[in-house]
Amino acid sequence: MHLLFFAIASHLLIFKQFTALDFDLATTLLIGLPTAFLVGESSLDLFSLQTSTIIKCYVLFYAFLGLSIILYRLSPFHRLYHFPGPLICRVSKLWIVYIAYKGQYYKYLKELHGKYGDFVRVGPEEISIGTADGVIDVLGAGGLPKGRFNDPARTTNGPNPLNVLTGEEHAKRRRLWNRGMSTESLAEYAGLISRRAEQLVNVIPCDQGPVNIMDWINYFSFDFMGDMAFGGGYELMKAGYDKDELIKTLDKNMVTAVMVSNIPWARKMLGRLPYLNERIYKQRAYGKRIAAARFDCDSDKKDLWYHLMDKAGLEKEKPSKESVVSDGMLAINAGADTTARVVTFLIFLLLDNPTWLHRVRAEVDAAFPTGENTLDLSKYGSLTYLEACINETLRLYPPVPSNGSRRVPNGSGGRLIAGRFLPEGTEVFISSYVLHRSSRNFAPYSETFWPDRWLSSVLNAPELCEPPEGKVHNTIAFIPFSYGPHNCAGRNLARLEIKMLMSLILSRFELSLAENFDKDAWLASFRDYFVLRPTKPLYVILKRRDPKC
Ligand code: HEM
Repeated sequence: MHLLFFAIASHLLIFKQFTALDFDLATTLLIGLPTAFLVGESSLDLFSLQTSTIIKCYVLFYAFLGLSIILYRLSPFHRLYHFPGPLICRVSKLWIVYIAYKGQYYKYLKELHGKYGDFVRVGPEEISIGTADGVIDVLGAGGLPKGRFNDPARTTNGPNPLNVLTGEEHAKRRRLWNRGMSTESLAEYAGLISRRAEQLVNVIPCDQGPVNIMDWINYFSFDFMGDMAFGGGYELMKAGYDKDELIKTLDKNMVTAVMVSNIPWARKMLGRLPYLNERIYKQRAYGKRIAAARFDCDSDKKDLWYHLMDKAGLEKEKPSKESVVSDGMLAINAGADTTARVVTFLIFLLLDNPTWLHRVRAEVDAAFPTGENTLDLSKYGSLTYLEACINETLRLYPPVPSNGSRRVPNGSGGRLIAGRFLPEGTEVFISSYVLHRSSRNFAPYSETFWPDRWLSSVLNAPELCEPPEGKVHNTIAFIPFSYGPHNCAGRNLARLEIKMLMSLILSRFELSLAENFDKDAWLASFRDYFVLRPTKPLYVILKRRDPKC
């Protein structure tokens, strides 16, 4: 009986107070508390106790502690009791870790919102919001800071990348990024995109059997982002395969990252596993090696590196080299596979919707008659159909479909979010996939590729059907690049890259899906490891439109 009370008291007085206990401290407490109990029970003579008594004490302590935690999380005394959600999610985060491991978090969130409504308790301290009313309250200026989901990305032994910085530190570093992504800067990068896009259309196997176009788009995207962030160095298109297993390593690390992000306390424990450490080390070492080459060449080329280094000397304080390396690696991690995924999804959607393929191709052909330079950025403004298709792709398959959490700050007394009070310490999720596919935000055909929804009525496009009755187009719910001060720093670059690459691919090739391509199996192979990833190849047949090009 004493042990039961001791375990309950340990829960209520110690463990309950710290929702994010440090792993080492938690381990010490879990060993130390039952030991302290035994010392007290044996009147300070531990050696007088039998081994079986000691083992029983530990086992019962953990059982009572676990029971106390579970009952509390389910009880009306819990501050999130009034929010509906599956029993298993209310009890522990481990179920979501399993769902995340399976890569199904985005679909699970959508299913839960369909069943439970706009506010769902997806963990003991976690709420997912499924209404667009939450976008500004959660993500906007004056919204919520980044939550514990992002903790594993933070490092204590070096500068952190932009995406996990907060407050003034974030604003300062974001200024460098914004300069690097200004209209003038983008015009500078167009040459780099064009050179890499030309390389892709020249090396990609065509006029033969099916090609996994997804791999080639990935090689393009990593090569280009390597140019931007580190002045080059990857050369995957030249090799024709993932020669240093850069993509493979990144992909594997993302699976671990997404699981650990859901249980940040486990980071320390997992960080001690040599196998995992080796992979993370490999990824960092690769980035550092390439960054070192960029330092050595010390060119004044106006790439992203130039701006992140503040080579123009516009800041009072020069950023440290370490912080630039850290942000350079962020550019690769955040910008390469996200952009590649949109191009891959867009190619699939166009091939699956030939009417739109022909429309977009005709538009590109008109803008860039054969041989004309696709570098003329002013032409991209006229590619309305392509723009509509890009938006529709981002809506249906947002590359970051579930995103990390935000947190109601401790000491804030709680916040009113989308009309509901959320107590301090609550971790809040708002998923683009859930909002984009809701018929309350986009209708009709919320689950279908229908680019028409993006074309305004002023567009002279008589071949398009009139917008049907009950059209809903809630732009605040369109958040593929997130929203607010932490929105995507590279969104304009990503859009430019997608447009330039798609225009070139469409003007050079006739494309079709491979004969036995199983569309349903491909779509079912998508996994959400922070970035949405098809795990099956996208086989496409490419034929040159003009054999001379
Ligand atoms: C279609 C392609 C892309 C998509 C869908 C995308 C999406 C996102 C999203 C949803 C976020 C917010 C993440 C969060 O809230 O934690 C984000 C942040 C970010 N993205 Fe992108 N991204 C894309 C391309 C790029 C590119 C090309 C770059 C840079 C070269 C980039 C750099 C960043 C950075 C630096 C952040 C952190 C911003 C901050 O915290 O202030 N992204 N992106």
